[in-house]
Amino acid sequence: MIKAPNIILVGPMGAGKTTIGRLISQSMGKEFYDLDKVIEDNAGADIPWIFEREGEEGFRRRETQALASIAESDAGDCVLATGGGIVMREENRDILRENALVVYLYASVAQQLYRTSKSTHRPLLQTGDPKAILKKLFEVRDPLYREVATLVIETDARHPRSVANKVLDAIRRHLKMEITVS
Ligand SMILES: Nc1ncnc2c1ncn2[C@@H]1O[C@H](COP(=O)(O)OP(=O)(O)O)[C@@H](O)[C@H]1O
Ligand SMILES: O=C(O)C1=C[C@@H](OP(=O)(O)O)[C@@H](O)[C@H](O)C1
Ligand SMILES: [Mg+2]
Repeated sequence: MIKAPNIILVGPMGAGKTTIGRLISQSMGKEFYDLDKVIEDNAGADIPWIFEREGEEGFRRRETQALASIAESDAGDCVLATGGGIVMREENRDILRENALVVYLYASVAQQLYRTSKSTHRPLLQTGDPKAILKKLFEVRDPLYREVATLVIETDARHPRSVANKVLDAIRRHLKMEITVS
């Protein structure tokens, strides 16, 4: 059996990182971590509270710490769903590139908007016009997701199970290819 390395999912809010990460971890028999949940557990508080008390900068500090500790401790054995802003710090991008097979879950701004509209736990979307915010973030972040990603998977117009299967197929193909060329 081919042993896949750490799988890390990146992409914008609403791409489905948390949902798809859990599904593929079950299929691969790997441990699943959601970085936002790790940050919340470490802080003993939820993300809106962290943003309110410590600002985005405080949240980003916690995010980098949590990413570094997972990347070091579980190398080779987990699926990690990150938050949409993980690529904003260069040190995070270095960790992603060095420690994992990174999968970019792509979603159009329209899908991001639709999928994030039902919840209120994303502080960045609670002030102003969510569509304009998502569009602006996407312009900055899409090239950064592509910079760290080994695989890019389109998620629009696909049920989560179908996206998960597509990710699993792409990982299998990629790992086989790596073995034949090396
Ligand atoms: N492929 C998909 N099609 C439709 N809805 C989806 C899809 N992927 C995720 N969702 C839904 O979108 C919302 C946000 O998904 P989530 O996994 O939290 O995204 P992320 O972690 O990337 O922000 C959830 O309600 C989830 O059920
Ligand atoms: O895009 C971002 O900067 C953020 C995305 C969120 O995670 P999801 O992408 O899982 O929603 C969460 O980390 C935080 O609210 C900030
Ligand atoms: Mg998430």
